[in-house]
Amino acid sequence: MVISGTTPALAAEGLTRRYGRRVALADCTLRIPPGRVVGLVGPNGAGKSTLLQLACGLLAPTSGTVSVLGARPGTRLDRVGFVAQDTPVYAALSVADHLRLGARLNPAWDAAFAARRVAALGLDPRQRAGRLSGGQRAQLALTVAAAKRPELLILDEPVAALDPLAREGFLRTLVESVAELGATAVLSSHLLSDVERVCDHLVVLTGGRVRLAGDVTALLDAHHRATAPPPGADVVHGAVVRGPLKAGTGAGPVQLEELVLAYLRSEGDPR
Ligand SMILES: Nc1ncnc2c1ncn2[C@@H]1O[C@H](COP(=O)(O)OP(=O)(O)OP(=O)(O)O)[C@@H](O)[C@H]1O
Repeated sequence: MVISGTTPALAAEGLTRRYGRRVALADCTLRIPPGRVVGLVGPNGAGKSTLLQLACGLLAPTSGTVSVLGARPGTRLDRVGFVAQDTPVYAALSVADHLRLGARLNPAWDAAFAARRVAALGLDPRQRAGRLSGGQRAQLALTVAAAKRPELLILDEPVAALDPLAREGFLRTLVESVAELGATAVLSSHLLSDVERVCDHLVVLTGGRVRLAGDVTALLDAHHRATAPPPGADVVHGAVVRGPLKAGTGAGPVQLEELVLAYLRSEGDPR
């Protein structure tokens, strides 16, 4: 089933999660449209994993609401694929066992896709997952999640353990399968160049709060860089200014990586 163009892939309203007295996510309001590849970025401890686990139904909100594909998290596991940060696999099961299990558990399982990826990765189907390298384990977990053909794929730092070639290959496959299925992918990452390359929607979290969210083209249109911002300009940080580019001001367009860094750096700025 493909969800309607108006149902957000992920929506949060005042979403807050505390661990004891520590606030991991604070009053987060978001609306991620379907069909996007979403980059979730932010420094260590910003609340990215917390948000993704709330979206999967692995954590309950302290207050506020969250929905995925128009439903309560955790209620439509067949439509959501999730790979946690530690890319869990069953150590005692072989690569082939993982694919058999995936086929058994998932009605829309794409066996041809899974077999193709395992072959392309050079994984031995007979090898136990516990004996794979960290990167190979991540590849296996990602293959299983993608072969479910989910409408929403949630990936917590999916490429952190992959070598540069594998990373490039994985991200290309991800973008292709998301486009082919009309699905949505949300991936957290510290690798801004990857985010810039594959994501068309961005969420920046710092200190548990959403600092910036939207389609990349709209965000780039809504900011510019000015080496000498005029008095009164709405400066985010450094040369990055909020507001559209104005002719004759000596300013230029901003790149995504620079925009994200400006928001991350502005976190400690006096307001
Ligand atoms: N189980 C837990 N118990 C207590 N505090 C937690 C727990 N999990 C996360 N936290 C705290 O919540 C905050 C957000 O953590 P979270 O793991 O969501 O951040 P993150 O953005 O994913 O970080 P990273 O980029 O390092 O993976 C941090 O301050 C963290 O210490």
